[in-house]
Amino acid sequence: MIEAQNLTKTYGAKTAVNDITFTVRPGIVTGFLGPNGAGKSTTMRMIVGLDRPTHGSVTVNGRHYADHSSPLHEVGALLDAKAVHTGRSAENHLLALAATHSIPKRRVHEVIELTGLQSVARKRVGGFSLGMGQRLGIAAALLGDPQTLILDEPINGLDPEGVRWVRSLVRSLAAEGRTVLLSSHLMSEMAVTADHLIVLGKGRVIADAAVADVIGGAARASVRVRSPQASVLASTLASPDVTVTHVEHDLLTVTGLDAGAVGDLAARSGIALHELTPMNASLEEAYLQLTNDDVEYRTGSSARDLEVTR
Ligand SMILES: Nc1ncnc2c1ncn2[C@@H]1O[C@H](COP(=O)(O)OP(=O)(O)OP(=O)(O)O)[C@@H](O)[C@H]1O
Repeated sequence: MIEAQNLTKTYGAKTAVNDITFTVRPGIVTGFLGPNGAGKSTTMRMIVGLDRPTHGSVTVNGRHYADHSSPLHEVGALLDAKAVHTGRSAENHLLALAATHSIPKRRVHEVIELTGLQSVARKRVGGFSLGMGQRLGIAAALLGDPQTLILDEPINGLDPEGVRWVRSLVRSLAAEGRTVLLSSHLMSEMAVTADHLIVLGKGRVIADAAVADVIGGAARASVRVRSPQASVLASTLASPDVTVTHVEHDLLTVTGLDAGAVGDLAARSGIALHELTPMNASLEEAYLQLTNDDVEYRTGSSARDLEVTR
């Protein structure tokens, strides 16, 4: 369990994390989301004692990270996969870490196997691809068999097989009753990996809810409807609470009515339908809607224009 209470971090005039309070519960995967610069990494660093809060506090299993006598057994963290001595082999890197906590060699070989690094374990980390580096970072996080895992963008650089592997790994760790906090900018992956989401925007918590509630609360589901009489259908459906958008000459997207209601109204007016598909809102849509006012770095009309808002 991770508990943050009025957690705040300022760097000079910049408030990176602004008075946030949240709990990350065991037994589920909690996704940690937010636009670039929202304060996710700063929060994660404070959880593992790499940054000191300006105000407030954060504990892991009831204690500050530094107060745990054996922190690697308590919390495993992947914060920066590149923060590794590049001249060492993966195996030696893990052995050195293990030695600080009297973790047996056997466990080092277990995590090498678990993360699929057997064939490169004796190779210099400096020559690793981004994906292999991520796997090594995950291996280091798992070394102490900790109850709590904090993974900052673990799927960054992984190929599809690796992404799927991380998904099943974190889901199985949570199913064992562990606490898992995971950040990623890949919404489609977060939607299938996380149970719960904490969303930051400009250093504040803007959502703390189950994934389904975040999607349902922010984005409206729509209905895709195809008809040879699309224009007539659009006028039939029109009302102040219903939005109808022409996608193609015979294709409409309708929000504000469910598929059944669209079908009933069309039948009553004798309008033929060639397609009627309920479209679930995606986490990406919900997320973009939710964070719209909290994006610090926004891409302008030209992809190269970087405009700083607010
Ligand atoms: N050491 C530091 N000194 C000054 N400002 C910092 C420092 N670390 C972070 N910041 C600022 O604090 C804010 C939050 O940064 P942070 O890295 O926590 O965001 P993030 O949500 O992890 O972003 P990203 O998704 O890009 O990784 C940013 O505006 C960043 O520039």
